[in-house]
Amino acid sequence: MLRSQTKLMDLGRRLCRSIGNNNGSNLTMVEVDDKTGIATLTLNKPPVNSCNLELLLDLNESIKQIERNGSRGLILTSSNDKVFSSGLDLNELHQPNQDRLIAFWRALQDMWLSLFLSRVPTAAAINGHAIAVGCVLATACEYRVMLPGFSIGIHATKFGYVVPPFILISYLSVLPRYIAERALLQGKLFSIDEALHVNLIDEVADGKSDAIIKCAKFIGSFAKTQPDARALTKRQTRAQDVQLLIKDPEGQLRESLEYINTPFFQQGLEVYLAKLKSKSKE
Ligand SMILES: CCCCCCC/C=C/C(=O)SCCNC(=O)CCNC(=O)[C@H](O)C(C)(C)COP(=O)(O)OP(=O)(O)OC[C@H]1O[C@@H](n2cnc3c(N)ncnc32)[C@H](O)[C@@H]1OP(=O)(O)O
Repeated sequence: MLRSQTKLMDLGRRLCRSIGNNNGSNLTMVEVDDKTGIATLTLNKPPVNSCNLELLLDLNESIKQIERNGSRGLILTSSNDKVFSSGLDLNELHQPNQDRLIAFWRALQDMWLSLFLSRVPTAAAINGHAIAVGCVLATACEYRVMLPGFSIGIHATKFGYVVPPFILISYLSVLPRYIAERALLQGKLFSIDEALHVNLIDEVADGKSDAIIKCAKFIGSFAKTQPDARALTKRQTRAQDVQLLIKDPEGQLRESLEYINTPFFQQGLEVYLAKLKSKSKE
């Protein structure tokens, strides 16, 4: 066996230090590999990592903590071996309490900015379905490794949702415009082969630990760069993508809330939620 392969296998076996995220919740878990300094951030909200207000706040706090503690990189993954994330928790959008909806949407915008602009190298080990905002979490990262047998994409138009600009941008930041446009208009969920073909993902892995090793290898590719120069260059490269959300977060929030509160949106959501529940009872 090659020395480099042995080294990578050691990486997979290495003991990690759990650093938690200060708020005592287990909705996300952070472990830092003592030898590589890379943090693994695990989504841990059963049953399917749907992003409710608490998960979004927790995730944002964990991203910030990983930056604060000087980790060399961030690998985002899931504790569920079938679902990376099922996207937004639809119960947050259905007949919402308005104060909670405001807090929820703000938390979503803030978390996305933190992940998209994170100063450390980021990679997603996608060990299950990554649906809608689940896909957005993965595309906010710099690199994606996925396991076969799962779907990834944004299928919002299939159930009557118009996606807000930052969700559109997260797709456009990894896909050529014509592919992103077609996929969004079709509400397409990509199989692994399709995702690899259009570069929605970068690599395929044959298990979660293999995915984490591949993500760590990608993060290791920045070892010889100067962290501040890398972070600022990333920020500059992504500056245009975040302009709207940084300049006018409250305007973006208002537009989304207006849309979510329309009878059209609420009726469509009611039908979709009922279908989801009946499917899970089958
Ligand atoms: C400005 C307007 C903005 C509009 C939003 C625009 C963009 C939209 C972004 C989003 O992210 S919306 C969310 C879209 N996500 C989905 O549609 C995913 C739906 N879920 C599934 O397809 C499946 O659950 C799964 C992820 C493939 C997993 O399948 P599995 O068979 O393992 O689990 P289930 O039995 O289906 O689910 C278990 C349990 O969880 C509930 N659930 C699943 N996903 C969600 C969700 N996103 N929100 C809330 N609840 C969810 C499901 O109903 C089951 O509940 P119980 O019946 O067991 O109570």
